[in-house]
Amino acid sequence: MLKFATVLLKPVSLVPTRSTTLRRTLPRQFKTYATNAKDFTIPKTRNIGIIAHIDAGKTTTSERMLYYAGVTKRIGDIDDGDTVMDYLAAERERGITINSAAITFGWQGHRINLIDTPGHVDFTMEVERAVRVLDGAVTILDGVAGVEAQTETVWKQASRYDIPRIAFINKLDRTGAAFGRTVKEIWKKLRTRPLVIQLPIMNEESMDERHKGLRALVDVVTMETVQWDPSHTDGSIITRTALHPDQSVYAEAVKARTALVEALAEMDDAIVDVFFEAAEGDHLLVPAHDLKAAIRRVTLSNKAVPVLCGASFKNLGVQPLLNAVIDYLPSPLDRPDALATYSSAKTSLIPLSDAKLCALAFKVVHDARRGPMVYVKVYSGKLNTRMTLFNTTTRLKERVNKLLQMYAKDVEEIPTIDAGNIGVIVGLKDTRTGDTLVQSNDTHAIKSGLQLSNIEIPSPAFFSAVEPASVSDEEAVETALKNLVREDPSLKVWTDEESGQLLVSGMGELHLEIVKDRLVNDFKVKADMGKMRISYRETCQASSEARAEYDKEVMGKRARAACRVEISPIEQEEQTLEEGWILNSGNQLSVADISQDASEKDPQMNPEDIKQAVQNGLLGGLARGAVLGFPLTKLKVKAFDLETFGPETTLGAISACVSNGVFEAVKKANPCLLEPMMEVYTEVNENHIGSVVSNLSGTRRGHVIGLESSMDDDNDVNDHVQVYAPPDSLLVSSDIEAYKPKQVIKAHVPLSSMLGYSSALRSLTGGSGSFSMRVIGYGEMGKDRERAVISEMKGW
Ligand SMILES: Nc1nc2c(ncn2[C@@H]2O[C@H](COP(=O)(O)OP(=O)(O)OP(=O)(O)O)[C@@H](O)[C@H]2O)c(=O)[nH]1
Repeated sequence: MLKFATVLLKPVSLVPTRSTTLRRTLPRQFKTYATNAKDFTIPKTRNIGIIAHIDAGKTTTSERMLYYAGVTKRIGDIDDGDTVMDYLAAERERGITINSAAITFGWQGHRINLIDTPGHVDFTMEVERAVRVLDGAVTILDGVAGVEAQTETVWKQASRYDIPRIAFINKLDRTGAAFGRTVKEIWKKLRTRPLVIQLPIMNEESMDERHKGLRALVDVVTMETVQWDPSHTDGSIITRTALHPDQSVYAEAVKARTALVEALAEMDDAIVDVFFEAAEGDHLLVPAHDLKAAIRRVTLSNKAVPVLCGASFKNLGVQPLLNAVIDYLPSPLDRPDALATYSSAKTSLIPLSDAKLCALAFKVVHDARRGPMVYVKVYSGKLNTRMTLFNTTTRLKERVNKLLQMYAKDVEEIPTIDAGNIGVIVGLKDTRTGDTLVQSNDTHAIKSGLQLSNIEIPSPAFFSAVEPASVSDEEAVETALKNLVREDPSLKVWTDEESGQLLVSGMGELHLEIVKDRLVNDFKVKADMGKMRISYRETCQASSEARAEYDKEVMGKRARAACRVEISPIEQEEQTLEEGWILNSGNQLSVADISQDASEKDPQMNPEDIKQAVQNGLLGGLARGAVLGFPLTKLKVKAFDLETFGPETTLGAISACVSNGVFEAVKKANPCLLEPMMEVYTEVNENHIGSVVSNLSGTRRGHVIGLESSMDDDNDVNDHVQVYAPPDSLLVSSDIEAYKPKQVIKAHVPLSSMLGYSSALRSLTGGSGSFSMRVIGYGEMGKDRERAVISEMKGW
């Protein structure tokens, strides 16, 4: 069979038209770049993220991007633990990304703000934070494994925010890699329309080992071969050569271009005009710049996803990927206006051109030297150094000390951050991830309680006790944990009232392991962590009402308030929210009329502040149940009849009183425990289905929902479209012929039964099975199990 490889063996002189050699620009160091940073306008800015399944090659690809952009002088290697993007000790040790690092660099006269995100399911929150502020994303796929469980999860996260994406099929140097099959999986499993704009060219026939494997690509848009010079192993020398009909790759390239033009014509009217008029109906004559413009339009409108390929580790394919970021992913101007909500529950859009400052804190990182560094995206107006800000979430004033542009762990001070750009504020003491910042003199935003929609925080599934090495270490441990929680709101820290133990909860076992690592290595505190336990939830099985009074002396002053609280179980989760009610962690809360009552009686009080204090009280009360102190869920809670006592009623007293009211009402409402229920996807070969299903539904108390092939044909969304994917037989690996799609078993299983599943699956499938899981809710447990959990927790 003829292989694409033959093309590489042809002498260049046979090629009739244009031939150019592109060299990487000379390394530009941070300072040189930074002096130019202000020249990049917003249309020339790309806020992009790299999202993928664990180990697909996100960090490897980002490191190459930095190298070719001149930010680094040598390529960092995951396997050697010296990458720029994974800079935490815990990341370098494990070779995985935990913190999504942000870095700015220049490419072809554009500013790229790149955010590398973790692929491990325990760090879904990091991805959510990054996705919220991205304008576009590169999805990296492993060319051998194809679309994997976490690829689907991060894809859905990006879809939730309508983020335009390009796909990069990586690791095509590995045996068993299949470009065409992965393109089909993008279509079938991610339910999107892939546009093949490159073809990989494999060279297996060379006698020289260095020339074997992936060495070149076909650029379907320009109809050129893009070839990496094997004598420059850093991949810096690329030759672009126009394709010639004599080349064996030519026929497939023509098919790919025809398919590309046809696909675009179905989605974009402008390219139809070019096809009939300028190109006179010839697919090959449609000019490359018109094709690029059409690809950009369909990508920005999320109708399709351009697909590129390469092998980052072998330094192949990264420069064309960077070009595609510029060509096809949006600038902030191409994105919809940000959505703001007000305390009245009304919403409005904030255009980028609005002169008033509005920014979202999407990440907080504790830096030992600089203190808290708050990553912000500015949605409108301009952020300046020395500005006084108002945090509409905490309702506190904060002062900007410095503004920074990040180059992974290196930084550059900048005077302003414009609308559409991402940067870091130093000097904010109380801002947390997800908070909205406006200017302190923007009375309209402050009074109306303007908030940019916040980031959804998933429920923690595990918790563990943190044990300081000695009493003298307690304060340092608590401060370190406080800083970790500001950085990562999916961690929760509290003290168990009965045992006095400090507890921390997180998304998974790895998440908590990293907390331990960071306490010891980054914060240098002496502490150990206890046994990992499941984070249960509590609810009530009956309705009740309670009156609470708060009357205490705080710093020599009497603080008083009284109120009533009503509580009832939510029978059906999908129940629609009544007007004035808000949703939080599966609970519905109402503070609807309370502030008006109180502020009428006491005009000194700002109704917005009272509302916030009551809401804080409800949230505080729901944070600890009456059975084992786990957070409460599936409850409808309302505070009413707030009584105030003139100057003795402070906002703190109101919160404390409401919180006590919730606890009293819960105690009377037949409280019980709930356990986390997981949706589990297990991918196995056909011959292992029986044993895995019986393990899940037997000893693990799971409910098997069904079986689906990882390449099911019934794709309702895309059934009507024809998708082009090149045949993998044109590539080389013999493993491709033997490839059989795996079967996916979907099941709902209590988390407590999933402990040890990973090793059980390994022995059931001889190491070939894999699984992913996520919390889908909390289910009742039988009374016997509840008693067992209570006695285990209380150490009876
Ligand atoms: N053969 C081959 N290996 C690759 C390629 N790209 C990455 N790898 C290897 O795959 C492993 C994972 O790469 P990473 O870049 O850490 O992957 P990641 O997606 O950032 O992983 P997480 O941060 O843990 O989610 C490393 O051992 C890399 O050397 C490639 O193109 N070819």
